[in-house]
Amino acid sequence: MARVAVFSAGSWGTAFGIVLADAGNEVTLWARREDVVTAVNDRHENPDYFPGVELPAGIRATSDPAEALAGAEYVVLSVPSQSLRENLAAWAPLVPEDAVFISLMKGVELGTTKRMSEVIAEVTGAGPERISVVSGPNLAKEIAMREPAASVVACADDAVAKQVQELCHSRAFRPYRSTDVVGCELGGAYKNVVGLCVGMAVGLGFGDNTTASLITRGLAETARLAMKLGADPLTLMGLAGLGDLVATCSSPLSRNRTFGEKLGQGLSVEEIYATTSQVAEGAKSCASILDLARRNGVDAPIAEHVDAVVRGEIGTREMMDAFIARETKAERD
Ligand SMILES: NC(=O)C1=CN([C@@H]2O[C@H](COP(=O)(O)OP(=O)(O)OC[C@H]3O[C@@H](n4cnc5c(N)ncnc54)[C@H](O)[C@@H]3O)[C@@H](O)[C@H]2O)C=CC1
Ligand SMILES: O=C(CO)COP(=O)(O)O
Repeated sequence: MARVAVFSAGSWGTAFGIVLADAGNEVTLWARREDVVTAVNDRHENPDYFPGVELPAGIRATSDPAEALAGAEYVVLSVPSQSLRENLAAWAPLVPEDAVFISLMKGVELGTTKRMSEVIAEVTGAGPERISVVSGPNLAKEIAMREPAASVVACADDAVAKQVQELCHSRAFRPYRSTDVVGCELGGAYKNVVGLCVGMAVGLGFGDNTTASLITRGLAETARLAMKLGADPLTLMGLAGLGDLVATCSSPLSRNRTFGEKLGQGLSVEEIYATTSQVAEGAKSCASILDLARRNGVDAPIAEHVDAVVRGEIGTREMMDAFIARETKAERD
């Protein structure tokens, strides 16, 4: 049993907290709001995200980061990607010096184009042996309901990956392990952009040929960039690549796919933001991923067109027409 601090009590932080508690750990959830802390501690529930789901007794909550981090052996980070740097700068001095970070986030930082593990390293000074990521087909609601699912734990140090793997192996959650942190993180961040694109196609009324074509070309685009950055292409064929793409692009539970679907139905980005408080990472990361691809000379048509739609420069139908009209090429180019 280990002591784990989870930042924060949103959908994935709470669901992963359930996994960790089911696996026998002592979990402290950090929440920004006192009403969430009270609901978790007094009623064993997080009504904002999972109303009616009873949280295990092994989960406690606090709004005090120092209390959450006291004696923590593992620090799970699950805040919106673009807010990580600022939040972590405030928490870092409170983190025990040998604690291992576990990033659940699926985004790339705007401006710097850094992956979340790179932001963690930069802000905390932790070495690669103290930074792990968890990524896979893990829609939070299904995980909170203990529906069976698998995922990947990646860390440059295989022994640490194994520790984190044991930490989160519960009765419904099966983690595999990997040392390919780059592949896992890019798979997770890119699938959100492809999920947006597929959502747009669904919103426009297109069927399964269109979505399967976008998923497959999305995977090719992800692999192209990931390999350029040193990832193993087989990682992208695994749970953190294809697995997560399939889950996100097929599920109405995905916030990214839903966001795209609303765009396809004609809503504006502002109108969609007004209807949900939950994060659709791809709406921001399409710009940073495109930036990363351009800096590395990688062709990224899906990121480019999704970014143009999100900026309001082109419409969703125009995006689909542009994909078809692109110059013909070999499939593997
Ligand atoms: N929800 C899901 O099914 C999954 C989400 N993820 C990833 O996990 C990360 C977190 O996503 P979710 O938990 O789904 O988002 P969410 O929107 O459900 O929760 C985000 C949490 O962060 C807090 N928060 C929002 N802005 C903040 C800020 N500026 N500073 C501090 N805290 C802030 C919110 O209060 C909330 O507790 C994302 O990178 C997402 O891609 C990964 C796998 C599954
Ligand atoms: O990452 C996820 C599933 O693995 C969740 O996807 P959304 O953020 O699109 O809801």
